[in-house]
Amino acid sequence: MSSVILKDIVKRFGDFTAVHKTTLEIPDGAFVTLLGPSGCGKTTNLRMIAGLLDPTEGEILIGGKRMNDTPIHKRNLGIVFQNYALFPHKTVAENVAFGLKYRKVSRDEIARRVKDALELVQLPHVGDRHPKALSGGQQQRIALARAIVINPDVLLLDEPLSALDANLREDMRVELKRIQDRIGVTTVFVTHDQSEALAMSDKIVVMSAGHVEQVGTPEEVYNAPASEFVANFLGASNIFDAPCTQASAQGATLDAPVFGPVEVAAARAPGVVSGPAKLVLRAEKLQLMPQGAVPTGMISAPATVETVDYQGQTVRYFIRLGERQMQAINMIDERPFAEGEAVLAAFRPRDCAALRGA
Ligand SMILES: Nc1ncnc2c1ncn2[C@@H]1O[C@H](COP(=O)(O)OP(=O)(O)OP(=O)(O)O)[C@@H](O)[C@H]1O
Repeated sequence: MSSVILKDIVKRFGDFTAVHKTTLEIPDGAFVTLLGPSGCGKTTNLRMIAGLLDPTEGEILIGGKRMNDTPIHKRNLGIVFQNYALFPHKTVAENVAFGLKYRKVSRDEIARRVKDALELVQLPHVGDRHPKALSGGQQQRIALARAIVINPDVLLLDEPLSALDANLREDMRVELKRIQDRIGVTTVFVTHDQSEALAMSDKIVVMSAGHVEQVGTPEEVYNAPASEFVANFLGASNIFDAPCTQASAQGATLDAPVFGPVEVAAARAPGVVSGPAKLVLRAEKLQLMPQGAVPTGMISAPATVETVDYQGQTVRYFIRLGERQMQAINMIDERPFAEGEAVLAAFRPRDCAALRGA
């Protein structure tokens, strides 16, 4: 049993409140990501779980036990930071063994566990080398091996991939997830990178300015954002006022400007009632088509392409529909549309979400 619970946690630094009253439950064995922009309090929460910072108010429980007064070295945690901080003068094996030296583990047992940990991170042959003889990605794997060799109750990862270059980052996130699945350790991962969070997490905690905005599976926070902040932070969205004309157990009908009535499923319109509401249309769900196309099962309106921004396999268009500018991110299959071109902008109602209006 090594769930992590934050109960009514507040953290103040002088007059500044970095974490407002927060209650969170991280289930045993889950991979939970704290996601949000710089300064939203992710690291502060992680450091409180680690025992590197004391909460101003509230309780921290690990495996059901109150931890507020338990020092970091008695919490049995594996921690990996962005700058993996390996000891440069120790060999890789000595680095990995470090946490075991203080745990009354026999030499044979240490050797066996270091070997297992290095195998788990797929670097079985580097034990005798020094960290500087390894690449950044390899060093990060060693930092991970060092964190898991102690069989931690909880693994805490603070932006562990952000020092790596883009390709390596993607490889490492698959690798990290594989290792976590394999050992099944409760993991709290901090990142400001939404694609990392979506790809890796069982649950995402979206934070903004010291508050939790939403907790949900990647699908939930992506498809049914609870706030405008979440809709914008997890990818680009078009959000506009669209009064709700009818709400029922099946869903809500929103009267969208330019497009007209849009029926949004109830699961994607939590708390929306008749009256002010907002329609959320993700940029990648707004599809541009040649003028004159007849899209079936889609709602469409004529638009003009204003800006074309190539992004490799995709292209981001800024389009104008009367008074409004919207963005669409589409795959490039044939010829991309050109600036000034008249097009049809279309979407499926089932791809939309709705938010309660102000
Ligand atoms: N020791 C401290 N003293 C004063 N303010 C602090 C301290 N530590 C953090 N803060 C402030 O608390 C807020 C939250 O910081 P935190 O490091 O938790 O943010 P974060 O979401 O992890 O951001 P980043 O991704 O930039 O690390 C920030 O405004 C930060 O400046």
